[in-house]
Amino acid sequence: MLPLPAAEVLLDTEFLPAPLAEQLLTELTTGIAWRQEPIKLFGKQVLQPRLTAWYGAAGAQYSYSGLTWQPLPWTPALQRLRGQVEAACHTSFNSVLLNLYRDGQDSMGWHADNEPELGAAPVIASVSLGATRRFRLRPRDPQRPPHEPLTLELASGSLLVMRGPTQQHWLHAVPKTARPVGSRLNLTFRRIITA
Ligand SMILES: O=C(O)CCC(=O)C(=O)O
Ligand SMILES: [Fe+2]
Repeated sequence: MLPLPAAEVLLDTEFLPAPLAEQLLTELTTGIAWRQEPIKLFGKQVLQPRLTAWYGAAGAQYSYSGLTWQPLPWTPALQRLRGQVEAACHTSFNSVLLNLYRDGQDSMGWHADNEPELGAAPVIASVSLGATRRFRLRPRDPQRPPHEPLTLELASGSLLVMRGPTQQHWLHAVPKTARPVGSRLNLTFRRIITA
């Protein structure tokens, strides 16, 4: 457990053995239906700076930017990994968002995983494969000490869990880096509350 106020963040750097992480990276890089989705940035349509995909149970739909996404059905590899993550977190998940950061120029901006479909205090379980990237956390309200920003290095095979009030009080991001880095694949397992 990391020492953050008003948050519950846990990092297991040895969640997956290196050979399994390596094998999963290869399997998912080629076996997932990756897309580069358009988003609105300052009123302009641009492409997201990464590839994404959304898998899960049929009812676990997700809405953002006025669009509703239906998940693709679980693949055997994703099902297997979901089982391992569920056992580690003592939580059940019905969907996973996958992100592929092709190089250091791919990134994710500041946000919280706080869509209404996730409920008030979601458990977000994040598995990283491939290149190590920096994951930054900062308080939503910087005026309130002792909340200090925090940077984690998410290496291949690690499991990061954010739960409790984390999404309510903290934002997170994966910034661009000028360092030469290979590709990184991240999976965030989530529980969508279905009607
Ligand atoms: O790539 C990561 O480590 C973070 C992904 C993330 O924040 C998300 O999918 O909401
Ligand atoms: Fe996120």
